Amino acid sequence: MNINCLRIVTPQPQVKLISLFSTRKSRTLILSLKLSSSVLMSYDKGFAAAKKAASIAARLCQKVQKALLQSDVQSKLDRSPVTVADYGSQALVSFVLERELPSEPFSIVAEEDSKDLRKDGAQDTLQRITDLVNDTLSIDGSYGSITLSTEDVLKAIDSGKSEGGSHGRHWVLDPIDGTKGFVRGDQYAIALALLDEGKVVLGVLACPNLPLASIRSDYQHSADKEVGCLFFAKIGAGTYMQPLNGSSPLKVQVTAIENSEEASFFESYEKAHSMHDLSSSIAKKLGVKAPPVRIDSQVKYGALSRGDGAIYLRFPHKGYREKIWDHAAGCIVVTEAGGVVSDVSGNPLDFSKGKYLDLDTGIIVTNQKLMPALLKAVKESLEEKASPL
Ligand SMILES: Nc1ncnc2c1ncn2[C@@H]1O[C@H](COP(=O)(O)OS(=O)(=O)O)[C@@H](OP(=O)(O)O)[C@H]1O
Ligand SMILES: [Mg+2]
Ligand SMILES: [Mg+2]
Ligand SMILES: [Mg+2]
Repeated sequence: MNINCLRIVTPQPQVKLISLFSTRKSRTLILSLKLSSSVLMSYDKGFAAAKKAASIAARLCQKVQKALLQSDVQSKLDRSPVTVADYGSQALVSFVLERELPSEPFSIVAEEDSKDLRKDGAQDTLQRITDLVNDTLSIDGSYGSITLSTEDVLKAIDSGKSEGGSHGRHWVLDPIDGTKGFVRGDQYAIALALLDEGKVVLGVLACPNLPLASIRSDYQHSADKEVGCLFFAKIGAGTYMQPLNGSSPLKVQVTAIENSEEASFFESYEKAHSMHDLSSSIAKKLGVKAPPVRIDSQVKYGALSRGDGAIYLRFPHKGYREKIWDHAAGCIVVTEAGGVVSDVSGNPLDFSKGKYLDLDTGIIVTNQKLMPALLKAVKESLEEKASPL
């Protein structure tokens, strides 16, 4: 075979694709994608900053959720404390990233903006957010006696106005993913990822209400029902989990099961967010015996990355467009733990197109062994749904 060696230098100068190909058959065989160690190291500062930012934001969210559950606000359907936590979390993450990465050019694509907070009548809410942000920073202590003004908080929130895209570095932030879970007192996550030239290169998921001990025997003895997990993953370096307010990270892996009958699957808690009847038909085809596990937010990706479940199925109702901040961090957390995340045609998610993910029908996640059977079951169920007997 006539083999030529070709070095392709991608637009990102540090990434080298080394490819061998047979000219006779015009068949390109990519043998390896060598991420030079300088690339991995160049994300180290951002990785540390992201972990710090998500952990500090989680403290603010925990405080607000505690107050929310102790008050009667939930029964009055006054959602403002949720808004307070969403905004506060976004302001804190933006602030920490700016402070920790002063010399790295980046932008932030985030879910919230300050429009409503600038309206007449929103001054009290803005002041509460500002107080919460300042209290959280003061308890953390890393930034001395800094005090942000209401204007600083508005600006920090609005740092999240980038549209993302395929060039440069963009942080992707969901300050509270799973707002409905947050209000109910259930699961939610602070989700932060970094896109470099359109690819997710690192992700952090702070999951304040996820038990540490669910299946990791290493943590079983540490505390009975201790909750609060921080998942983090960097491209080519695996996925780790540690207590949200602690250290001692553990490497995590998706489940190794190969028999779909032994699989359990995750889906959205809210049936308005994902078609539960479709998931049920897919699970039936796969012979899954366990009932669905319904969890809010990207906590599903975190739990799947450590093998708590084997499959995540997400089928939004017609017309819904997925946003990148609802999947970027979760996606790398699962893929670096050995899992696969794709749309129903088996295509990987493309985070380079701006705020939205352009995808075919839904998102499916599992390990490499189960993916072919899952894709087949999904295809069959979708066909049956399209033309019922
Ligand atoms: N109609 C509809 N269809 C599909 N998805 C929707 C829909 N509406 C909202 N969302 C997004 O779902 C995010 C919450 O994640 P999940 O759907 O996985 O969790 S759950 O529904 O709370 O169980 C949630 O994220 P947050 O807004 O950050 O909470 C939304 O971005
Ligand atoms: Mg979300
Ligand atoms: Mg959100
Ligand atoms: Mg929202």
